[in-house]
Amino acid sequence: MSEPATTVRVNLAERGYDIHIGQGLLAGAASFITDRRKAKHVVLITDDNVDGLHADRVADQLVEAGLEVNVMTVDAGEASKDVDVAAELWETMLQEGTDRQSVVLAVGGGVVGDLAGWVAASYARGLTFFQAPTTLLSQVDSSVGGKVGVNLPGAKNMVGAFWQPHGVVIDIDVLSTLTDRDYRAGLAEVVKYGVIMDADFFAMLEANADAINNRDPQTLIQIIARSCQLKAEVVEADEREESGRRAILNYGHTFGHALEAATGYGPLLHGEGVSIGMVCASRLAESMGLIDSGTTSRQVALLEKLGLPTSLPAGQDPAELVSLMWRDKKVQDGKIRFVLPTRIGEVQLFDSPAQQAVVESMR
Ligand SMILES: NC(=O)c1ccc[n+]([C@@H]2O[C@H](COP(=O)([O-])OP(=O)(O)OC[C@H]3O[C@@H](n4cnc5c(N)ncnc54)[C@H](O)[C@@H]3O)[C@@H](O)[C@H]2O)c1
Ligand SMILES: O=C(O)C(=O)C[C@@H](O)[C@H](O)[C@H](O)COP(=O)(O)O
Ligand SMILES: [Zn+2]
Repeated sequence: MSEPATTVRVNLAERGYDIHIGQGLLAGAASFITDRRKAKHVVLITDDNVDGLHADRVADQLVEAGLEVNVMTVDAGEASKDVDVAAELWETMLQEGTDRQSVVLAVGGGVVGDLAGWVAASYARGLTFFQAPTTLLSQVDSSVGGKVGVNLPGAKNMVGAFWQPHGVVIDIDVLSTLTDRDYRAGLAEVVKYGVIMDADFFAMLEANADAINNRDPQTLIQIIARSCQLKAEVVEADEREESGRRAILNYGHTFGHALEAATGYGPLLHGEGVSIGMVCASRLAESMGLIDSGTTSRQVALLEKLGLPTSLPAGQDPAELVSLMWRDKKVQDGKIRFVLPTRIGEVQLFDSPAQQAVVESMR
């Protein structure tokens, strides 16, 4: 039997949208789109793993509903979040007669969503965009909030835009085909929400780690819905990361993004970088007297129970990571800004920890 579906609303006035979460929802993707936008032509962007697993049946269904569909497939993996890949998509879209009435639908993980979102934001100065996220990470985080873009070789997500989707349809059934490693990577962002803003949610994750590891459908809907609600709250308060509130979603990312760039985008998954990065940030907070060691240990214990890494890859030089942190988008007035915990359930921004303390937090 299917678990009941649920809806989270992102309240952003004229840019507001619904996130539908449930089982089997991809079977209704066509009406999800046409209920929200009078569309005739859909550019469906996916990757070469998701294409044969899930995107092909979404495309069939859109065609059956009378829509003209062009499926555009990129290579799976972080390397596709690249300006050359975006340029190939723009060119193909032009050849296929894509115009301002066309709609872009991303069917895939965070890589596809970020890339397709930026292609949608920039083609013809902006096309309507829908997300059908297929990894846990993209269901709890990247499909919501409108950060879209691509990487530069030394700087993660450096070229992009804020471009909100018109709607997000989350079908948890697609997670059954996800590798264990990719599934666990998504859990890092789930743990992040607990640390940054919801101590009860963090405790719920601790208490339900076995059900989470077993991908229990009811638990999945619960953690995805809560994650989306928490992200929606932050995005509603600071859509374009101007007041500082949205920067809390970057907990663990100053370290994590530097690690991803240092390892050449790919060997270390984004969620794995975030997991290691949260532990480093927590150690840094400890060294500054903001928290006691128990606050870090709780995070390490939960992350390890969920099968996530908590220390730097062997041979990784912390000093190299510090030099990459200067390219972080949170750098302001010549200072690297860190998101640090003050307890489980609360973080604050700090501007000027001593460089040696930052290096030590990674050892
Ligand atoms: N925009 C945002 O707010 C935001 C938030 C968090 C992360 N991100 C970005 O998201 C990206 C990481 O996303 P990700 O972890 O989804 O990685 P991903 O998109 O690379 O997907 C991981 C792997 O899973 C495969 N896959 C996807 N769905 C599948 C399914 N249902 N079954 C089997 N295989 C499937 C993909 O082909 C890929 O090989 C990073 O680039 C990160 O920077 C963006
Ligand atoms: O949505 C946000 O804001 C986030 O920071 C969510 C992060 O999980 C995500 O990885 C985001 O892409 C990082 O943003 P960036 O601005 O540091 O590139
Ligand atoms: Zn992230």
